[in-house]
Amino acid sequence: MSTPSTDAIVETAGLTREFRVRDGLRRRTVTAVDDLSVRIAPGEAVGYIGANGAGKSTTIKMLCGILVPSRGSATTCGLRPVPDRRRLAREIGVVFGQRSQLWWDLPVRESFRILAAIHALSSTEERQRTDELVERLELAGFLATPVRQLSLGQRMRAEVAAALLHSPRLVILDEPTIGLDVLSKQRLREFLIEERRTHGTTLLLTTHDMGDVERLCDRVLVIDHGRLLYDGGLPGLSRTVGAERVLVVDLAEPTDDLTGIPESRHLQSEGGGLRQRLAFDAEATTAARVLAAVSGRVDVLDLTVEEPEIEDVVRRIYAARRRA
Ligand SMILES: Nc1ncnc2c1ncn2[C@@H]1O[C@H](COP(=O)(O)OP(=O)(O)OP(=O)(O)O)[C@@H](O)[C@H]1O
Repeated sequence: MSTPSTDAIVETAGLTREFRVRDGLRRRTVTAVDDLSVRIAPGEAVGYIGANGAGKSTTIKMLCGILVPSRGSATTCGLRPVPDRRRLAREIGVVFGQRSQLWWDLPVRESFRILAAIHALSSTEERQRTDELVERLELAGFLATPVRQLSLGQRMRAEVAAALLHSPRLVILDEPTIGLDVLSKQRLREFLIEERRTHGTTLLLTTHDMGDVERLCDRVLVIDHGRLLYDGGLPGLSRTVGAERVLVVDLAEPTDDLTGIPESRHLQSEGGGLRQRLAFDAEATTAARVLAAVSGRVDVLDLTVEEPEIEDVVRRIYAARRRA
């Protein structure tokens, strides 16, 4: 077995996890993670994407020491996740979008105090880090509010602060922006970019939101049925799957189909032409340029840009492989 290099933040070799599941009267084996070998260096920001049930959460649980691998090995921050789990807890911060690690009935500030005590921060460290996070995540307005009374966007910011209070080297985020409105998503993404820039933090995030991947990550791992399907940069992924995105415009008046807009393709019109969808190649142009061309012809009231679905990305990687 190869010895893991000491400076990797995450290193796995042939990492595999199987589950025995009941299938009617029989039992069968599901391979949730299948022979995964990856290495993540300090300071990288890696998006871990795949369809539902692809094996993302199982991988993360093994990296955190919550689940024991069936075969293969993993090291996280140079530690063995299961036997070194306590030491590992000081090195990593984990945010599960769907689950809370805050105390539901306590004010946010109290949760931070308890976590600072768990991580044995000195009072100076606790004060400095709490102040930094309160300012950068804009938490001041609800520090005294019990967690159960927070909006989803407020709670997620508090969750992120809680997970990062001890300044972990590795932050693992499982669907951090799920259910958030556009503004909350943007704030959270800006914070993570800044945290990485100022502290050299390594980010590993699972998401169904291609916007998270595009804005936060410089490397993408795509997993399907437990197997690694793609490992590389986002431009490479876009070239493989096509970088088509969709601009949706709501217009002031019913309008004929918006054909002939440069670098774009009319996809669909609704409501007699009040809402129109235009596909464009994100490698060749930008949503702003397509919008400018549309606005030159008609009055635009509102717009959205649709990101590609992860399921679609995975399907297109398969199709590209078959063609190759
Ligand atoms: N405790 C378990 N017992 C049995 N099967 C499991 C268990 N945990 C996961 N699995 C199975 O392993 C596979 C991978 O699941 P996993 O939760 O890792 O996927 P995921 O990529 O995180 O999916 P999602 O995006 O839906 O969270 C699925 O087929 C799932 O049903």
